[in-house]
Amino acid sequence: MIELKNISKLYESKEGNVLALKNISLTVDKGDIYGIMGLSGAGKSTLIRCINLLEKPTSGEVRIDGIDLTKLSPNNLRKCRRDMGMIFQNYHLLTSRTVEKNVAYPLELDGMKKDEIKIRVHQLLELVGLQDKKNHYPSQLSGGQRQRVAIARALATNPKILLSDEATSALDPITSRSILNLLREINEKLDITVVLITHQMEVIQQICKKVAVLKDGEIVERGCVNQIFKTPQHPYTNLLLGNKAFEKHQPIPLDLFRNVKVGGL
Ligand SMILES: Nc1ncnc2c1ncn2[C@@H]1O[C@H](COP(=O)(O)OP(=O)(O)OP(=O)(O)O)[C@@H](O)[C@H]1O
Repeated sequence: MIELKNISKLYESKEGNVLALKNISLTVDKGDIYGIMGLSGAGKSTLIRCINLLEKPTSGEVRIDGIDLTKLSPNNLRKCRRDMGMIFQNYHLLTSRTVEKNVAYPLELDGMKKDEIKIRVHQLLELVGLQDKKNHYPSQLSGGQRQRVAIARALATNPKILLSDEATSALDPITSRSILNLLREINEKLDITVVLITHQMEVIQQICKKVAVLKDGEIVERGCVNQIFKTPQHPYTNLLLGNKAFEKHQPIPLDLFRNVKVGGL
């Protein structure tokens, strides 16, 4: 189980300070597919990166199965991170390694024996449907295939949690759907908890069971996807859902657009 307790994140720089997360508390149950949605600049990336401490919260606790990661030594944090895989919009593959070697990489770092790595990589490539591409380099693959390699690599160390940072944003709708179906399959077959961030409502609708709506670093609404999509309570959620009835009958409060970067929609 993932528990975020009173998480705040302040970015400090010469250009000025940004309070990207404001006292966020969130619980993700084991086996959930939990979506965090919001416009550009809402704090989604910061929030998901706080879960594996790629970003260290300024204050608050990040508990994974009861253990507060913010209190761990670097060594123990590294061990805990083995339980969390992550995938990104830009795949982050190693361009000089083949598909097989990319997936093998975390296992090599773990010191696994060569013949065991071979078996494990074979299983992972079967799972993501890329056995026939094992000797290809990332540059020889489509975006969807690259994301499949990234997913196989993220699952290599048998994590309990998979974090997805806008993993389908760069893909066309059909490929995006096939990647989301793969994530659902992984959630169901391997009992892996999935947390994903997105600005695309259709992503939430397609695979998430629960959703939190993030606006200017605060959660303004959360709950079961069906319920939130059917009867959103917050004007910002209405805006994200493109609720025409809402737009027709109420002017959109200007502050809903605060922090929205140009081109964010
Ligand atoms: N390293 C950083 N230093 C300073 N400010 C930052 C840093 N990273 C993010 N921010 C700021 O924190 C706020 C939240 O950014 P974040 O990237 O988490 O939002 P987001 O919802 O993921 O946006 P997008 O969908 O565009 O990626 C923004 O105002 C952003 O400018």
